[in-house]
Amino acid sequence: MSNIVEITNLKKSYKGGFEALKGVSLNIREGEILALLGPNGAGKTTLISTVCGITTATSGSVTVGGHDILSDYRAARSMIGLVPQEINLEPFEKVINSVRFSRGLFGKPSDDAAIEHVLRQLSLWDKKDNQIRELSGGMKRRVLIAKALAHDPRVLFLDEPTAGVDVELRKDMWDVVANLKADGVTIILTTHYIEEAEAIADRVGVIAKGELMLVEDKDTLMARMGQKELEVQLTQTLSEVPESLRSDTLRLSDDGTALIYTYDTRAERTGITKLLANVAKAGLTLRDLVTRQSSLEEIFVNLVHEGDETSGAEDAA
Ligand SMILES: Nc1ncnc2c1ncn2[C@@H]1O[C@H](COP(=O)(O)OP(=O)(O)OP(=O)(O)O)[C@@H](O)[C@H]1O
Repeated sequence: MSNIVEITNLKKSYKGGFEALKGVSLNIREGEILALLGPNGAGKTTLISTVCGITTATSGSVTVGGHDILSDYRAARSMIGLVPQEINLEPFEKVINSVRFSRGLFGKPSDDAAIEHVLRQLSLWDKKDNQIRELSGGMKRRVLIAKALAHDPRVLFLDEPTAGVDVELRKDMWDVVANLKADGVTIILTTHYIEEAEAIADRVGVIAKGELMLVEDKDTLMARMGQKELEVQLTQTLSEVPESLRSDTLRLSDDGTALIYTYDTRAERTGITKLLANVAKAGLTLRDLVTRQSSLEEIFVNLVHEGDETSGAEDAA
């Protein structure tokens, strides 16, 4: 799959010196749905704004469809649709006129068939002659998407499309995103919700404190998130894992005083009971047991429970 957006070592410092992006590199593949997950203030909006040319980077480069966003701004920008976080619509405007206007902003010739396609795609065709103030909150969000799609962009950025919306509307939005993907649009959305990334993304990127911590296929990521480590601390010091205990999922700690067992928390059987029985059979005695989530899970836990003092990546067994 080819890359439609290439972001290389992007840095952004705001006035006063605050570094909101600390060298982000990311390739976005044509046709994928990429979820950028991160807590408030992580730099998600700054990243999107920079790619869309609303904010200027301090250094680094971005190309969209091979066009540099600085030296070839118009070509790059015309390939992008941006759906902002806030609903900023003109209440007395008719839906169809609002969408037509957005197309005109990009210098595209008026094209009723294209506007109809977009409105139908977002189930807004019936509402085309309504004033925006007459629409529900969910429909207003869809008008924002229609406006962002009015000039036939190939890449759509959705900045927190479901922030503050109820569960039903959130699912509705996920369906909209899936339909757009089926139509060939590449979609990048930001979110605070792991469930949202899990529900719709092909790949997930995690942003925290201006850094891209990881980007991975969703399925791989979700499989890894279920991994946990059990540290079986021993009263003895070993030089190697005893023969009777050897397996792919068991290793010796660096100092030889613990056996570290990796298991899947979602598996029907974790194998812990058997492991502990075998440890005893091998003549080893336990000092303590500690479980640890995978480093990825730590990142997620920190993200989700940011500011929540009861959270922790480690828990004693
Ligand atoms: N115009 C600005 N001037 C100075 N600092 C800014 C500006 N815009 C954003 N920041 C700071 O940059 C950091 C990243 O902000 P950004 O809006 O990109 O985060 P975010 O991940 O989108 O957060 P949220 O999920 O709350 O939207 C924050 O600390 C924010 O205060």
